[in-house]
Amino acid sequence: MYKVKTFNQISVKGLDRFPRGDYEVGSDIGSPDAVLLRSHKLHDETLPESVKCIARAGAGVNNIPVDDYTKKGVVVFNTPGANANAVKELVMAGLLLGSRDIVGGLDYVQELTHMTDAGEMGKLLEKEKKRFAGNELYGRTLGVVGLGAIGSMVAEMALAMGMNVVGFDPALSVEAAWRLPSQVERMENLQSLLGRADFITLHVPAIEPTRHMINSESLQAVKPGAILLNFARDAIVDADAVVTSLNSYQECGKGLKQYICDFPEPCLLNRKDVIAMPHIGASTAEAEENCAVMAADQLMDYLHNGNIKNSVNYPVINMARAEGYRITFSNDNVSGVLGNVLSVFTENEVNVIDMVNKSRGDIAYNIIDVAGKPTDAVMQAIAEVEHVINVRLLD
Ligand SMILES: NC(=O)C1=CN([C@@H]2O[C@H](COP(=O)(O)OP(=O)(O)OC[C@H]3O[C@@H](n4cnc5c(N)ncnc54)[C@H](O)[C@@H]3O)[C@@H](O)[C@H]2O)C=CC1
Ligand SMILES: O=C(O)CCC(=O)C(=O)O
Repeated sequence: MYKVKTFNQISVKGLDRFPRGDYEVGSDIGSPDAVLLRSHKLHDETLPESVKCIARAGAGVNNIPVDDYTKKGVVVFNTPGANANAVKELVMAGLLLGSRDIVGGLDYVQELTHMTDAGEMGKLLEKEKKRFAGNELYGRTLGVVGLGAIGSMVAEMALAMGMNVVGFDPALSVEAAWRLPSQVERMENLQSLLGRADFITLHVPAIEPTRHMINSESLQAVKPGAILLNFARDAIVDADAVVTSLNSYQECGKGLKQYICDFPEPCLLNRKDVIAMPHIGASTAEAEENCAVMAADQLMDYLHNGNIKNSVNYPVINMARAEGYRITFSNDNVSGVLGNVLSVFTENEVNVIDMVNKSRGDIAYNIIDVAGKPTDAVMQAIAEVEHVINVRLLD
């Protein structure tokens, strides 16, 4: 029986993936083998020794101390692309909200509660509607920063709406490059993108190199009256610098005209030039299901088979199950460890059927199928090999 501790609201479709006879799943579980969560912050939690793997039902893993967990041999998964369409659709809403004063118009209409005559109301609205006019997106330029799962979908959507799209992503993967529409003009650096775009949309992870990538210096490069959208993370944008830029636009027509984001901060409230949403980019039934199902499947494949897919700290690894028993172990990525483990097998006459070894950064991970059931003494001897971090025997 495996135990999975959950944080946050996880879609039932995902929870239902865990066969009831083999899994105990819930928010109040002691000594869990696995953790399944969304945005819950693990930085301030003590991770139980029993935890072998963690799945983030979502893309961003900035709520997880990944480096610490890697040192402990805990595999961290995310669910790349599983909520990308949901974010893309909210970005589309953001672009539309930025191009016309839809929010102002809606608020204005709701304030007309003193009016009782429909004809009079109609006349008033026709007179006042010019206050809420805007521009079309067609023909305007969108700058997409980060061209991964979400950024590429946003780019495609903007092209379909008749926008020009420029993009910047210095770390674009080959797979992401294949996905990207050829009409997206690649920018050499962030400054060039900021100088070209009428709308700027951010789709990068919150990591050290992207912290405050939008700051007082980079904001000097924006086109006067540009609109910034941030559906990525608060840490990517220096909110105080954004406020200064918005004030500058109001005072002298230079800087950002509007900031539309999924990450409100106190300094952004009570401003007509800010539209802030409560981190709802991935809050659709479809995205929540996709993420939860993918996360649950990845956890189960790791717990049962030791296979790893979509980890942010461990290598991709997969070996089909044959007969026999499966041992998996993690070790520091230094030479000689696998050889020393294989010596344990030789000394104890354990016959290896198949094996695979992969590394990623400072960590190496191994799956070894053996013919007979290894004794506790063999498992203990492997655990004691220098640089072995953890070892598991799977049924
Ligand atoms: N508002 C919400 O609810 C959601 C927010 N997100 C946020 O969006 C982020 C992106 O998500 P995905 O597109 O799924 O991730 P992804 O990993 O597919 O794409 C991220 C892209 O950013 C690029 N990148 C990294 N550093 C960069 C830099 N300095 N400049 C430009 N590009 C850079 C990477 O090369 C990659 O192509 C997540 O990390 C998460 O923080 C994701 C899902 C929902
Ligand atoms: O689970 C959520 O609602 C947040 C999604 C998110 O921010 C992400 O996937 O990075």
